[in-house]
Amino acid sequence: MSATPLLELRGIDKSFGPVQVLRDVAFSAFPGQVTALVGDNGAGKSTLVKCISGIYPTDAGEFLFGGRPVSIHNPRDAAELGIEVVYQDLALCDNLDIVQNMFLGREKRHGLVLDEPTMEQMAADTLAGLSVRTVTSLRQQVSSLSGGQRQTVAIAKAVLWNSKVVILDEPTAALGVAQTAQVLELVRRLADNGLAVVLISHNMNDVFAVSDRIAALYLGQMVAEVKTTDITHAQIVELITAGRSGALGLGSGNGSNDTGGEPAAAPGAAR
Ligand SMILES: Nc1ncnc2c1ncn2[C@@H]1O[C@H](COP(=O)(O)OP(=O)(O)OP(=O)(O)O)[C@@H](O)[C@H]1O
Repeated sequence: MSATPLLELRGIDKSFGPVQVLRDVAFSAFPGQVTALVGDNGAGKSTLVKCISGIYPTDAGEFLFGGRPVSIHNPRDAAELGIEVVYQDLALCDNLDIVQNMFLGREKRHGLVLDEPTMEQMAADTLAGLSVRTVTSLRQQVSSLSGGQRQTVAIAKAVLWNSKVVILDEPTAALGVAQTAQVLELVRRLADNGLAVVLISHNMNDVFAVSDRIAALYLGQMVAEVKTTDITHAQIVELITAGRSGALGLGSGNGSNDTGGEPAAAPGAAR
């Protein structure tokens, strides 16, 4: 595991008019790791992700990618860095098949003609690279897929383009038990393939099942970035609902006790 974050945010502020939604937010995502981004409704998770993906401009703060300062002014900047977001609505077209969806807007062509064999091969290779066995026919219409299969296609679409950071917004929210397990396995494989994965989730079972690190937002402030093994379910719930965890010595303005790939500092030690 690397100790250098692939993506690092420092001092991010974001307001909508008079309402400050993000306040001096620090956040890191490491290659080969799943970082869970947790927080109550309205804590600022979606806003933070929209800042990372270039949809919202930030008011203050800096982005580093691979340790180097970068600018993210629009979604194209984020895509060029290899940052992809899989939103909850998945943005798939029901009337198109899997290959068509994976290449939508970025089709491969021979002159004016679509290069179907190449696209089909790339789609197959991507799914094979993720050890996906739940999707059998690449030419199946997306309307006929289960919720888990749809999520799989959306994730495969996101990793098709040499992405380095994949942000997943509640990927299991609409799924049953078996499909949730399959999607979580896929999330884990993304990280095992070297990607920096960010998982937004309200489901603590999912968070503890699959994440290496947990970043907790409370009312627009990052109240903890910790290794998953260094925190309990109850402590995370405390951070999400109260913005602090007495037992950990973490809380508003207290920052993080996370050291990324290095062994974690003693509980309570601020970085
Ligand atoms: N475009 C906007 N204009 C004004 N306020 C906004 C806008 N987008 C978000 N907010 C406010 O910012 C705060 C954070 O919202 P955000 O959607 O980022 O939270 P969240 O953690 O993703 O919540 P949820 O888990 O419910 O999706 C909320 O108070 C919300 O009302």
